Amino acid sequence: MSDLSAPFTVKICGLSTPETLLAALDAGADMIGLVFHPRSPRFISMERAISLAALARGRAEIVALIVDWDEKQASGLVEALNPDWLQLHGTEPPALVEAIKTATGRRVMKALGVAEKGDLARIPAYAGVADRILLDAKPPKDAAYPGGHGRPFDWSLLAGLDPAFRFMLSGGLDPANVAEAIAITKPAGVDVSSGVESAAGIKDTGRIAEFVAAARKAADDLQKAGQA
Ligand SMILES: O=C(O)c1ccccc1NCC(=O)[C@H](O)[C@H](O)COP(=O)(O)O
Repeated sequence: MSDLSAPFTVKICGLSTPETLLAALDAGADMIGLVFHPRSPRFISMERAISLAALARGRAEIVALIVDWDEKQASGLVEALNPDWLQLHGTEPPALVEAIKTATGRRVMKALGVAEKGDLARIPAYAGVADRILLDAKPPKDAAYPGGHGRPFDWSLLAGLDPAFRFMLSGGLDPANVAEAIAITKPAGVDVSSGVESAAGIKDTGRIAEFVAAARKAADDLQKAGQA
């Protein structure tokens, strides 16, 4: 089981407007994700990211999501935006994760796609270099971008993980299923994008509030059960 006394993290990813960002902050999200992958429907310009980050700073941690960038590109982003975290959502090998962390001085979250048990074998190589591992669904084979497809994976695959391993869970989470996902996988946090949207890239303020409340309640219930 994850350390149940540590704070549970709720991240809303792919925010692109002040209204939806403020909805996430008002709902109590701990992390907000800004997507810098040009093929994503959630892509935002650096100019927009800076203005959204100004609203979030001090209220939630700012996560900049990049795909297969090198440490020089990542350093440029950090200089411009000053995010708290970098989320690496591509095929970055462990050495590149480490190089980006060293070059930028930022905490790094590495996303790993899960579709079958064998995918979990990659975790140890990253657990020593990344500050947080995000276990996400693998994208469809013909996908134009590698995350944010609203597809869950089989949560029971995580049953054999070391209970002390702290990870975040994503992939097809939504207000209706997040409690079950938390109860089954016992993550240290959850991350959502499509499940709080009305269409790809269009966040829904009501669904954001519902998701954060449902995740928070499920995490509280889990913590109480752990203390019983
Ligand atoms: O969200 C995107 O458009 C995206 C594009 C490229 C790489 C990663 C992307 N999203 C990653 C996320 O952090 C999502 O929150 C995660 O994959 C879960 O997405 P969803 O299943 O839609 O909730």
